[in-house]
Amino acid sequence: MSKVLVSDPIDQAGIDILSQVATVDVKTGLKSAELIEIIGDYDALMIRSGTRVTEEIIEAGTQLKIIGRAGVGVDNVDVPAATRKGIVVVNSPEGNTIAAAEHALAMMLSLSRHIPDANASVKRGEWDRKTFVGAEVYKKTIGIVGLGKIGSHVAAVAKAMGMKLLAYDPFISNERAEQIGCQLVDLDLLMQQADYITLHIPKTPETTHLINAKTLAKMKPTARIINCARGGIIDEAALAAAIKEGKIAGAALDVFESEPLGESDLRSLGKEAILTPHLGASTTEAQVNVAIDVAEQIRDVLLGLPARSAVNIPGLGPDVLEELKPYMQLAETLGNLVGQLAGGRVETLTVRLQGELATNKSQPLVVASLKGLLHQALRERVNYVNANIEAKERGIRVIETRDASVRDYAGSLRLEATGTLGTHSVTGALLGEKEIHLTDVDGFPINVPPSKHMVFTLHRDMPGIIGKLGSLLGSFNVNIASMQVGRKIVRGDAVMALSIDDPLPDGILAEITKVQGIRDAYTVTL
Ligand SMILES: NC(=O)c1ccc[n+]([C@@H]2O[C@H](COP(=O)([O-])OP(=O)(O)OC[C@H]3O[C@@H](n4cnc5c(N)ncnc54)[C@H](O)[C@@H]3O)[C@@H](O)[C@H]2O)c1
Ligand SMILES: O=C(O)[C@H](O)COP(=O)(O)O
Repeated sequence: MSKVLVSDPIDQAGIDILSQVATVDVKTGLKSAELIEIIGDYDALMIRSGTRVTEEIIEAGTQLKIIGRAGVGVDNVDVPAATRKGIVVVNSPEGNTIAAAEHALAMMLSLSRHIPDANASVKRGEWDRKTFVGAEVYKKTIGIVGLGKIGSHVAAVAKAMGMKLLAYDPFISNERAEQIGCQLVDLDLLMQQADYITLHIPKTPETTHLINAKTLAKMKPTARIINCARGGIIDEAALAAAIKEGKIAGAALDVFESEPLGESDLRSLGKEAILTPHLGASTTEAQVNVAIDVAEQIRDVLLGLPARSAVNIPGLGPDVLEELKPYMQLAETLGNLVGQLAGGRVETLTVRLQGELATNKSQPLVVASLKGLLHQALRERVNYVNANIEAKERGIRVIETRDASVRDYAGSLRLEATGTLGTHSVTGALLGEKEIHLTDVDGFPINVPPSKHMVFTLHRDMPGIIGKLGSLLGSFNVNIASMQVGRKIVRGDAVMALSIDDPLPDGILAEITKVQGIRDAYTVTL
């Protein structure tokens, strides 16, 4: 049975799902060295933001197949290191969207009305109605930096509260911003005009210290800034100074450059600053959502199925996956088959996406073809995550072509592998939506479902050849399950595809090529 390590607090709903297929150990608060010591025993690691999964941990995780982040941000995972090792990294892109958006909105209202400090003063026995006079958000301008999932929900609620909406997001179209009711502006204008600035962007090299002394200087003295995205997007020292010097009216932070927050000037600020301990996703609802979402993906990957929200498998989002799923198996099978026919070292793989597959969306089929091609060499070490890297390291050139005009089947795939021993090609399609059929081998039309053990011959189409091959295999006790010949012209060259019940015993391939009229023979195991 597989083993899963859960190293951060995860809702029980997730643990229950994992327990269906694995032994689950929950060990939270581990130090890096402790994690390195035990990670080698586990097939999967499930985390939140509390565990930093470094390259060292990934190297020690010799059995690891998947790292599941029960939340959005994977900045605490060395994703490139995981990719190099073929480890799938998944997250829950939407499970805590509402929770994070509501936290940012709660921060905005709390800042405006000094709720935390007013509450604390009443609890101290005071009744101070002067100090805590606030400001309304109605008719004020909110500047949303990052108009993605969380930013858009913040926008919808802010609009309903009567706020004017500005947004800065270089990757969003004007049409999309208009749909949300936001005016897209550049960062400078947003910083200058907004009364409330709220950050909803990932932390990347470009966004690190995006908000610094220079940008803060552009804000109105009455403006406030909220960060429920990632620590480090704001330069904390510059922010504390700007508040202390009265250059801006305040800030609310849920995330920090270093967590837990240690010694910091931010802690000495008064009611102008509200600090929460990374609580954006901490609602009961969000924790159930993300735990179920990620546990299901870990379960699927451990069962050999693809994950719907893998962050290191390009182009394999849930919608694409649903559409392409049946074709992924076709691509892998064809890749595996053409690799075995080519034998030796493959130098070029050409994948032609045909018919309705001739679109950008089908790109994952190229990766699946490569995975199939590399299967003989790498077995389970190759997967959708590392197939591209492995191919590159082996010097395999991958060419993707498209031909929408091929309409023999709704969609079909043609793979051609050129290697040290020559060139071979296979084409396949799906019948009845799921059943894989080989429709062409080396340019000869056939129509056979691939089976586990097969023999292919290239021969002269002439009387008696099928009988001779049948008797030869029979004399070695090889049982033929099915046989089909593909030819272009009568008595010309032809291809024979035989499905056999067991692997072809050693030495028989050479005997087959001695049969008069047979030029070449190949055996494959799929
Ligand atoms: N505090 C919490 O507990 C909590 C909870 C959930 C998410 N988050 C964080 O919130 C952030 C947003 O999450 P999301 O789900 O909305 O992500 P998302 O991917 O849906 O949206 C991010 C948006 O940022 C934009 N963006 C990227 N780089 C940018 C840049 N340099 N300048 C401006 N815009 C840029 C993108 O175009 C995108 O529209 C992430 O950092 C996530 O980790 C925090
Ligand atoms: O990226 C996220 O999903 C949030 O930062 C939540 O982090 P958490 O799971 O540690 O609460």
